[in-house]
Amino acid sequence: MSTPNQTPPAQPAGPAQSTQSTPSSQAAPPSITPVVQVSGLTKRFGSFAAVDDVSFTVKPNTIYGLLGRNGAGKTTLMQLLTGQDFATSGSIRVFGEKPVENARVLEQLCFIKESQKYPDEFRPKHVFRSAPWFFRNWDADFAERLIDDFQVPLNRPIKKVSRGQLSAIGVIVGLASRAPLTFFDEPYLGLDAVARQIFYDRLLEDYAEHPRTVILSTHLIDEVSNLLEHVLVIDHGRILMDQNADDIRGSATTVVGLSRTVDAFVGGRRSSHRELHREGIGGLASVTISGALTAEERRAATEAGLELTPVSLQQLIVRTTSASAQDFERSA
Ligand SMILES: Nc1ncnc2c1ncn2[C@@H]1O[C@H](COP(=O)(O)OP(=O)(O)OP(=O)(O)O)[C@@H](O)[C@H]1O
Repeated sequence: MSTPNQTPPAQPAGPAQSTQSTPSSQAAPPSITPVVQVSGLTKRFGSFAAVDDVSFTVKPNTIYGLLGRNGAGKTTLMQLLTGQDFATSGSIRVFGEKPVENARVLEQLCFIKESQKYPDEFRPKHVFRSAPWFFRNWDADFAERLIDDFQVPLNRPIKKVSRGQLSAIGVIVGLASRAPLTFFDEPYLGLDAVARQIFYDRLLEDYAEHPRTVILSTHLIDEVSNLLEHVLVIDHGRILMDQNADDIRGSATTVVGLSRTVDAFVGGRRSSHRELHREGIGGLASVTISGALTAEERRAATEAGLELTPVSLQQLIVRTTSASAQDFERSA
């Protein structure tokens, strides 16, 4: 978990809301200050750019998926946002301020990493006892319920708890901290399917009662796809997709049928649809194209004997990042 600095909070925790009020803004809905604002952010390790000139904002009270292949830059980006590393260039504002060594920002964050380290002499009970020192929204009753759900052995030396139980401890801290901005970086190494489902269920239930911003990095995209409200896809350090999850669902289609019919259909739409993936066997082809099809296009496809199937979030991201990898290799 993150270990925010010492000073008491200077302002109430909670997603920052704009306090500006002008005569004209009284009629309009209040503008909402983003929780995170990143502009031209780059992180280099030597000559290698792990995060490469990215710009994006994070809305309050939203569950984000930060998705991407191994080595895409997800952890590096989270470390920058949580003030655990310095940017090479560009700007980061979290709750309107620079996060590095900034107690006002850090006390509003919780960062659950893939492999959290604890002092050797710790037992799980010590983790939960010390959590309220760091997280002022800590809900001990909620933590108790989660400890039961995940069956965490409270008195076992931390070095003896299983990999999955260690992940469960991180998940419990992340949920019960109720931090206004919570990062989960692949939080469930070793967690079994039942425990992962408990995590998703508890996150959704608690988020409904206590809205906050959650940024979840995971490779299990299908499992979390119903949880995510906004998706950021990062690839080779660049943001490839920054979209509302509902808009993404249905934003690509696989067209299956006789190769020449598929080609004619896809070829006629080149300007509005990008070909993301193609497979063929015998005289048949299956081509995934980006961009939503109109009702007329759907009718034309069906009349031509083509089958149209929606593409899952996971398939879409696999297709998009594979297409990007090919572009990247060509340009390298
Ligand atoms: N301290 C470092 N020194 C050199 N290279 C680094 C360092 N930290 C990260 N990198 C490189 O930066 C790139 C991005 O790493 P990062 O850990 O952010 O990826 P990731 O998207 O979290 O990957 P994964 O899904 O495998 O956890 C990788 O190529 C990694 O090897």
